[in-house]
Amino acid sequence: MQVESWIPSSSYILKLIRAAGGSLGNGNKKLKLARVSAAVLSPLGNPSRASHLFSLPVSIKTLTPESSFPFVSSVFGRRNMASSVLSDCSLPAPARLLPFQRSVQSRTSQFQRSVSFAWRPLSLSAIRSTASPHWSLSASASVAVTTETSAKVIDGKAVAKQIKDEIAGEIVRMKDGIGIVPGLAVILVGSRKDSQTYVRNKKKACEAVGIKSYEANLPEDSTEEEVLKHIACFNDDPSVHGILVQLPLPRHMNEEKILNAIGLEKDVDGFHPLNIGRLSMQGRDPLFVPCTPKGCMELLHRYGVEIKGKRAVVIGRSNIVGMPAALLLQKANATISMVHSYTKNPVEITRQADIIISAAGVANLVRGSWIKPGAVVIDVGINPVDDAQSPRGYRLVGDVCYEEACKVASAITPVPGGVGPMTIAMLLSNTLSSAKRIHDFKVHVHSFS
Ligand SMILES: Nc1nc2c(c(=O)[nH]1)N[C@@H](CN(C=O)c1ccc(C(=O)N[C@@H](CCC(=O)O)C(=O)O)cc1)CN2
Repeated sequence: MQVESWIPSSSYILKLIRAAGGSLGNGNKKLKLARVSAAVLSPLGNPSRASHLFSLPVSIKTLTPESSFPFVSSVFGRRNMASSVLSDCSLPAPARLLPFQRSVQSRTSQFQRSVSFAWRPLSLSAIRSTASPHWSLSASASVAVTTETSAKVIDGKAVAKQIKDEIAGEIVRMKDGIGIVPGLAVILVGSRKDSQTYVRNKKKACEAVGIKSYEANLPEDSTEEEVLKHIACFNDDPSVHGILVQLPLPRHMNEEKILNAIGLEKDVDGFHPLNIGRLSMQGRDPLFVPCTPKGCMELLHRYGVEIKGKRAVVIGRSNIVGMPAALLLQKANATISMVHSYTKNPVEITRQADIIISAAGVANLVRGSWIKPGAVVIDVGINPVDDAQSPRGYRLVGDVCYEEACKVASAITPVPGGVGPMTIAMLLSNTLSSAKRIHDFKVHVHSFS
């Protein structure tokens, strides 16, 4: 979701807060924020598919007018303010209402820039709910209330591991067959901690499957020309089959110019406009599909989720995730809606979806009430929230309020351990396909996408 510069109207703020289950008093009146999700269960089958959601104000926490501001900011995902009070819905309500620490906000800012653009193979039957509904009758609303988790967890870490094992086998076959080892070059500009971690993890993953990795680490104040020079070198190097520039780049650089310089045949991130253009056209295929959306699709396929004819909503329209994810879903014959910062009724639109891919970069933006019972939820967000009990002082949560979504969705990716590991697995897959294409080596196993 391109949310940085979006300033919502007050009526819209109220609408979203209500949708999220809260109520906002006027002036000095109390701000009441609380919700409980109660599912009406059908005795006929899967509770998640048969339920309707209600939001009931059950507990009340008093907030001062000042303390209400961070909540509003978090809902609307202003950069640097993504994780704040109430954004961490996996904690009990009182803990969520604690003010967010400044130190974490600065860390959030760093993560947000990269993640706001920025899923064990199973049969369809395995996705079905395994939870048995617990019935209890609410006297006032005559509804059965459950607190049971019913969604199947889509295990991206396990799927990524399986894919990496398959890739490792292919690389051995290729090396034995034609003496070629795939090579991946990664260019990192600057010293962002998160980008350094991702690049280190990519290098480790390459080593684990037998891909040779090349690295160029350039200082923050490098010129565009220096980056372009490194790209040109890697373009000309026959031992390099894939090139990527870790994003985001420092602000003074022209991202478009730099990404366009990567040879089309080595564009393993799939960000070159020609690759994206082909993705958007009927009957054409790109040489490479961007790794995160490709990972989302791979999870849907491996978990047997039917896409054809389904309604899908993509939240966020970044070049790296949202936009290519929508194009991929469309190619798979889903009917797509995109929800973004100018969307007038995001909750209603999202609630119609059979499949939700959220890549907004806003912690816990998507509440249980946004989700149609039985929908499949793919959460791409990686948002840090304060956690004194974690050794890092923070932990990662998705765009989706997991504890609420679990009770409504039929399947959901966790954060961490969902889409994130798939991003790297798909990068390895793209690098292997690139080497195979360049050396005309026959495809042997499933080629992931
Ligand atoms: N050139 C690119 N830049 C960026 C991309 C990209 O695909 N190409 N994507 C992101 C960052 N990214 C890879 O680069 C990435 C992000 C997250 C993960 C991941 O495995 N996350 C874990 C949690 C990690 C943690 O604990 O810190 C998870 O979700 O389980 C992998 C890769 C932006 N830049």
